[in-house]
Amino acid sequence: MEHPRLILRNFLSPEICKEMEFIHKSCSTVGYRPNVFSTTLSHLIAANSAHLILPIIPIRERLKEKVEEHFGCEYELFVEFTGLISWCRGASIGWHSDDNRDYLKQRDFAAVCYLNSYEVDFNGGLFHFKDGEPLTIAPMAGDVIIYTADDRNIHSVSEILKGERSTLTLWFTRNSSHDEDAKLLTSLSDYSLNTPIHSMESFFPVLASYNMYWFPPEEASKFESGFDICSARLHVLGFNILPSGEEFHLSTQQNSSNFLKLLEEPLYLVCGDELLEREFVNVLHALQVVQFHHWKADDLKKASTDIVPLSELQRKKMNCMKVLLVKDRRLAESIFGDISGKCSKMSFDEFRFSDVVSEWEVYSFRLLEEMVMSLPHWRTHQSIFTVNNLV
Ligand SMILES: O=C(O)CCC(=O)C(=O)O
Ligand SMILES: [Fe+2]
Repeated sequence: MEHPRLILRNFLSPEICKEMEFIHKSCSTVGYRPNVFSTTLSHLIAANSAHLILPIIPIRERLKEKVEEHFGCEYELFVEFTGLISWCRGASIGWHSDDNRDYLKQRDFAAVCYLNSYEVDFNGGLFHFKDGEPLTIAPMAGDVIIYTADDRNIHSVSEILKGERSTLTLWFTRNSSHDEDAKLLTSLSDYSLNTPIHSMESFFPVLASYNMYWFPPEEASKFESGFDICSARLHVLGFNILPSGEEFHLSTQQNSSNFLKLLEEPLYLVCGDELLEREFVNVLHALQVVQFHHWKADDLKKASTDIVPLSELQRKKMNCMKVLLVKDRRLAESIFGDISGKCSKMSFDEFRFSDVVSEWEVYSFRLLEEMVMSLPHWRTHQSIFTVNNLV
């Protein structure tokens, strides 16, 4: 039997891989399998972060071209699904083909782009084909594997032992009724562009329902163990949150899940004993800025001026939030910590954090402008593509 497949080394630049990881780590939700996290394009739209789709579009186009060219089906394919997906400790998948369910029969080809590297960012997580060459692939940031979704390419992924293994994964179909773009354009048509583009609210993230962010998913209704993934991702980078309003009372919140509502309210970021005097509109806003800093850290090292020491009451409230949001701290660290098992020790001292906030705003605004200019073209063509010569 033939095994139609294609492996491309260094298809994505290291910088693009980092940008994809930034988008994923600031917008991911609990995924469809245990210990898997995903960021779908429809979730980006639902979280008022549709502009973050823009950096993904040119990659999607280049991949579709490659697949069509290699498999000789030019102009025949539609993207069926695009997602940033990460697998953490304990995740694995046995032998399967990607069209092995009735509801997946439309899938013709898969493309998996690796955003980080085996034995550098995670342990375990080797990709194996059951037959044919190559048999085993050790994921390396920037590499892509493309294969048919049928039983000529049965594959598996070995268990992730440590770290977070990230990919940009796409499936392609010949069936136009499974065109992802049509669905996305429908959601984008409700997208509130009523907010004037020059106001900040137009790109501030909004939380989808909170059980999308509670790990593990089985506990979603109970919130008695596990953790809020946004808070846990902040925690492993050395940050905590503190509600900035008055609604949070140390005595009454301990046993209710109402505290999750506070994630949708304005809050402060705390790092060690220091509080940043800058309000964030919700936890996703704080997380996007912190992940943006993590992405750009090397470019943004400057002295800080906008921090104040934490008061005793603030410390108590912050610790209380941490206990409520990250109930199982060791689990959170083993899921999101890096492969050394350590959490980062960040400090507001290393940089001027208000500059990070403004840099994030500039970045988001540029993408939002690009999206607003592209939307009419997307609607006309009923397809999402890179619009050239935007003036
Ligand atoms: O991430 C990978 O290497 C492949 C994942 C996979 O097989 C799947 O999602 O169907
Ligand atoms: Fe697969």
